[in-house]
Amino acid sequence: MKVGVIGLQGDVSEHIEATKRAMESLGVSGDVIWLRKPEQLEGISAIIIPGGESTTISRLMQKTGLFEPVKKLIENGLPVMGTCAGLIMLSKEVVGATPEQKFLEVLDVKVNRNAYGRQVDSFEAPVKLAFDDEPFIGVFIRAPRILELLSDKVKPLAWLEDRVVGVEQDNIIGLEFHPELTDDTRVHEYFLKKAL
Ligand SMILES: NC(=O)CC[C@H](N)C(=O)O
Repeated sequence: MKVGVIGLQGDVSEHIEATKRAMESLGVSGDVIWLRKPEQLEGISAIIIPGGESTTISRLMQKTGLFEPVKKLIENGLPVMGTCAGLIMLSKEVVGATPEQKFLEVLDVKVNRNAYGRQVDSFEAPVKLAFDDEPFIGVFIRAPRILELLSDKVKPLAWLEDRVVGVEQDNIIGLEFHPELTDDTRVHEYFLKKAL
């Protein structure tokens, strides 16, 4: 298995470490790479778009030539997980986007880019997962908010109280929170199973 974490900006190393731990837990061998250029997409099994600044990630994905090939791979069924800024990058509609921002527009959700406010408004809270009864610690850092599921292809994957904070659409997972910032690999394991 070859997993690429879009390594242009944001919490890349945390996802690389979490993915390695998840692979070990699943008994899967393979590589987890810092994905910076299109030529690295050769033989890729899955992609993760990390948290960070979606404005910067969007600009650098275009600048490096990653944007279009990654969009095409996802449209052709490649498993992808976007966390926080990564969720924004995947979304079809984004409230609060800057005019020059370009999104992959592969996930049928409408999100508000900076709904939870600034860094000081960041928080941790127990999140309910659709695939496991044990609560998951959701780390929310200047998180976007999922406002609307735009089609019946999108299914809720995680809730904060009664609000959907994570979704799944076939090969795509989008989360408002950061599973890579905890020691809990259940979400990464659930994602990697899409690439088995
Ligand atoms: N922790 C994060 O990834 C913050 C995302 C940020 N709100 C953005 O617009 O990109």
